[in-house]
Amino acid sequence: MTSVLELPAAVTVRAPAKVNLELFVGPLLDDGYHSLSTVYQAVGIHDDVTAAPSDEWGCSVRGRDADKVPTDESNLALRAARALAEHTGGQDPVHLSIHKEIPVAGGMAGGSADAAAALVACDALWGTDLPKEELEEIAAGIGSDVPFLLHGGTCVGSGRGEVVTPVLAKGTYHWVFVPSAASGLSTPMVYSAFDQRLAGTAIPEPRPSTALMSALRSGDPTALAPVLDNDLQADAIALQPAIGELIEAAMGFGALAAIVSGSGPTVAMLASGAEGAIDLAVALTASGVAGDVLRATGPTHGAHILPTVRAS
Ligand SMILES: C[C@](O)(CO)[C@H](O)COP(=O)(O)OP(=O)(O)OC[C@H]1O[C@@H](n2ccc(N)nc2=O)[C@H](O)[C@@H]1O
Ligand SMILES: Nc1ncnc2c1ncn2[C@@H]1O[C@H](COP(=O)(O)OP(=O)(O)OP(=O)(O)O)[C@@H](O)[C@H]1O
Repeated sequence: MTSVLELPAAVTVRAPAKVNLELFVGPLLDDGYHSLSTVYQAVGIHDDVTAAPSDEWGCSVRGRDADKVPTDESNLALRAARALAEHTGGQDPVHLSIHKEIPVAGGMAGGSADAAAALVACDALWGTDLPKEELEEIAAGIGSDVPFLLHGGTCVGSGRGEVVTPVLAKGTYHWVFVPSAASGLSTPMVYSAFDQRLAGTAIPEPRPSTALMSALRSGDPTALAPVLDNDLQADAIALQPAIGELIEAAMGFGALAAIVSGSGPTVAMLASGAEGAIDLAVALTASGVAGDVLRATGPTHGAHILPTVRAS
């Protein structure tokens, strides 16, 4: 058993953003969610969450888009910490300090990453040491993408996205992300546009494509590019036409593929390699097509504890 004296004073956990390599959307279910078949990849754009004991529950946010993130009880990291405390029979309050790098409301699951990071951080801080399956169960209660952010790597997501199974994927992929083609696109809004577009048609139960699975086994970005797919892309573009223009521009600048990330508005561009990604990022900014461009590789790790830096 862990003695109280051995528990850390604060724990910092790093969690990645995600891109959906494939997002197939099934019928709308009675609970208001759609059945999904998606392939997630964790990419190297990160948020860090530090959990420290405090007199009261709370959180603070700094870094990219910090002003767009709520610090009240609706913050997903705080909700996750509260859910873990409740699940384990009550815990002392924590303050969560969130450092954001993942664009907010971009379709890259930044809030979900913070929730995953808070679960891992509080589990270590409180010494609750839950089995992975139990943490994943709590994660699924916070949001459909959260279990994947605990896991990382490349995984199939089924159910409503919360049931994650690792996929055999070789190699490292070089991505360029443009988060700000448009704003004001919420996840429910895009799903509801999908429902309206397909109203009256029979939507089949989605399943992973074998073409994507074999492309991932090859580790070759030129094999992956033509099989990237997102059922929500048409709806995101219909709501924000600038996204479509950005995809066209990216292809013109030599991207192997450009797709909407999740429910958007971020556009994920696959490059041939590290140099290709730099060239693409430079072309996008130099041409004035995009001001805000992020580069990252994937796959990368899920939420993990960072070593404590001690003052000497
Ligand atoms: C677009 C994706 O990011 C792709 O991975 C996810 O499907 C969204 O995941 P998320 O943001 O974690 O979503 P949640 O917080 O669980 O749900 C937010 C809203 O998205 C819609 N939603 C989400 C997941 C799903 N399988 N079907 C849905 O229709 C619902 O309107 C829901 O109220
Ligand atoms: N810790 C958090 N970080 C970011 N947003 C948060 C957080 N907690 C709550 N939110 C709210 O959630 C909304 C969605 O934020 P998020 O960055 O997760 O969007 P997203 O990347 O589009 O999500 P997804 O890809 O999972 O659909 C924000 O507009 C914000 O109001």
